[in-house]
Amino acid sequence: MAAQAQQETALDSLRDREIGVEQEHLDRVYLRLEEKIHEAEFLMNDAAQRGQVGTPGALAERDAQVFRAGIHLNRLNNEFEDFLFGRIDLLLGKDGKKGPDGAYTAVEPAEGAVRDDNTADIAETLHIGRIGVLDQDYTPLVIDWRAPAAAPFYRSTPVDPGRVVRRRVIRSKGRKVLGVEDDLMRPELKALLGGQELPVIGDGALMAALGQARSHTMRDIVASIQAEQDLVIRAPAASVTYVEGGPGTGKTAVALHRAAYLLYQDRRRYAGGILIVSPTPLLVAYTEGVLPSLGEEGQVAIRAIGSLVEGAEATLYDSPSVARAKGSSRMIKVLRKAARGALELNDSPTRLRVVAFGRRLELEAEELAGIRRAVLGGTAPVNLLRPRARKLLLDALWERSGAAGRHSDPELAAELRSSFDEDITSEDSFIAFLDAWWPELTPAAVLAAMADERRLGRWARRIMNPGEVRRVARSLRRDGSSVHDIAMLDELQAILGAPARPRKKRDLDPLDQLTGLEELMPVREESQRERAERLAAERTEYAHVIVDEAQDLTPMQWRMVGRRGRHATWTVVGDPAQSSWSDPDEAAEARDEALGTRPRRRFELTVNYRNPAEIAELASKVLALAMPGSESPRAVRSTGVEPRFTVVEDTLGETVRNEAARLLERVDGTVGVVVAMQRREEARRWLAGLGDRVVALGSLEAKGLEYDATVVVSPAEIADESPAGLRVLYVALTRATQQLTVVSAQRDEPDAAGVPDLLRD
Ligand SMILES: Nc1ncnc2c1ncn2[C@@H]1O[C@H](COP(=O)(O)OP(=O)(O)OP(=O)(O)O)[C@@H](O)[C@H]1O
Repeated sequence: MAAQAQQETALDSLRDREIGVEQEHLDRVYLRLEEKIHEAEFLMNDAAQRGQVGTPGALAERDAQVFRAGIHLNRLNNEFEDFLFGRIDLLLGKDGKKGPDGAYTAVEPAEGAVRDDNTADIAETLHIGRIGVLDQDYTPLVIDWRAPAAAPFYRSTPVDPGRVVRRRVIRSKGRKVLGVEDDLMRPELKALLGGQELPVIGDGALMAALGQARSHTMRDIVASIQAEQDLVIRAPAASVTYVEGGPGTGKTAVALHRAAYLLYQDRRRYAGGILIVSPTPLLVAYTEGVLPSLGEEGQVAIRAIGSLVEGAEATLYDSPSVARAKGSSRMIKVLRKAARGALELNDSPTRLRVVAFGRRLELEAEELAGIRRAVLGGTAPVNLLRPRARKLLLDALWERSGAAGRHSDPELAAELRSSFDEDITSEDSFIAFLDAWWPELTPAAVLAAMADERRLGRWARRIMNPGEVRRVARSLRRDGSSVHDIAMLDELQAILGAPARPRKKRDLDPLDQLTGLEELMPVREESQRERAERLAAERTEYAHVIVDEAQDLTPMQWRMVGRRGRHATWTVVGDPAQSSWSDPDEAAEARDEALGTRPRRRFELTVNYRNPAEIAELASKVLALAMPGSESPRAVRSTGVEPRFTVVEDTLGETVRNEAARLLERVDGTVGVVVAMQRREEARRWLAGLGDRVVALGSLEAKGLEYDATVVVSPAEIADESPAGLRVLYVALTRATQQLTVVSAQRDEPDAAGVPDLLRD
């Protein structure tokens, strides 16, 4: 007993000593950071003074300096909670060459680095942090986690250790080191650092990280990225990086870290921005804090799939059958017809009457319809066809006027024609006719037109059945948009094209402006070149697109996302077994179209870091039903707490509330109650007053999120709610990091132990 106590005291003092060693290093780092902040401030002041000199050269130099110093200050002033988090102790490298970050570049140890008696000297110690810091003499005090020299911190394993002998995770808060955890990569080796044997503290940083309570925002995993994840994060950005992995394998975490890595790697290339597409606003809120903590913000846009279209925001849900109709690629045809059909709404005029060269000219309904058909013949955007429609109208009027044959001299004939056109186009009635007959359409106006069941039935003939038409039209009459409406609006934008805008006034002759004559001039439409320039300025495309939960994108959503990355490189992460889309093959086809023929690099993540083995095993029963033959990821830890099964006693609400309250007492962090979509509102009322550690979620809202404990309410109800119900249930069952309760109602057919039919062996 006494011996054990003695040993423990010795270990404690060893730990304290090692914490002291890291504290000393952190103090040095902060000292250096302060120096750099002063340097940056000095540069800013200096630059401001230079600005007063006023020569163009000095001004340009000042701007560049202020820009650089500003970035610097911004990053340095960022108070990172655990700025320094890792350290590796390495053997001598093979070639003794150093990289730009001041560290040796060799991955493999030099021959003779390990002596015959299995002893070796530590030749290099690197500290890893969220940003890199060099000492005055350019020795690295901290290596940025994304730098090549930091890769062994993540990649090294006992099987393939490279030069790494000891890998240490440092826990700190602000300027204080709180703890250290070591892993030995070469346990057989007796390594000496400064003549002393290398001490080893603790038993694994990963397990410590995984056991921590969850809050309402995601943490980064920068201190404990695992080798298979690191391969994805640092994969070269060429073409498409395609990652599959089961629940909890770190796909979202990896996607976020990859964005930070790519920016660090090639900031100029990604100046066009990185877009991260997330399935729900809840997941955006959960994850958006991670990037600033990794030293990145600004150039990355994290957007929910329902927030990709400027000026529209999805707030409504569609029933599964409406969602299926709206999300399917069948909808493209309907939208094309609607965009063309919408030209004829609102009492489109059936006759054109003008006066030219003193003669009255008319085009009747039939001729007008013929002209419209001719203009719409191609696939060009409807709004951009207006000038062509105008031209064909003038051609028809010209023919009607009989003036065509009047001159045989081509020059005179052309002059005559041009004054004919001008005569007509300056007439108010012609402009009014054109506005009514070929109105400028907006996506919202076309979608609103589709809310009329009769009209929609016409446009969707032989594409949607009458039941679908009725339900879709009804859903479009609601106030607000659903996530599927957003993809339709985006498709319509592409079908309609941005309307041509009137030319700016400065294009007109200044004399006309002075005399007020400009008011009388017909407004000229913007030229093709002007339009292209304007659109380039309003660009919504990105240099790299990351799609999270990619298995859920509908064909229409793939098209919308594809339009934002036509020239981009891509990272696509997902899990087919969690797809809530009813027809995965159709979605895969649309995905392949969006990604084009770019070559793909495939990766697989195989380890579940979220669920304890007890919960993962239960979920695997649903996986076997949802996707027979597919493999569950391997859970890395076990808590000894089996999932709990209860059946409804008095009312469903009461039972669920009691279970949530029970779990709140058992975990420190959050509790999620997952119900079928139709019960969302009700479930929020059940939980009223239990505090903000507990939340109620519809099954589709739970996507990507995680809680310390979850209550899954009526598996059968969730599974029956949509054609992809079993996969949605699989998502619901894999949200907990510690404890899970399943509440069964009658329809779940629970056995004597309360286990519902769907979860029995
Ligand atoms: N290397 C790691 N170290 C520490 N924690 C990790 C690591 N990898 C993943 N995690 C944690 O595991 C949990 C699951 O990760 P994440 O949400 O990224 O998984 P996912 O694959 O996107 O899951 P799902 O498909 O279910 O949405 C998160 O809490 C994440 O922080």
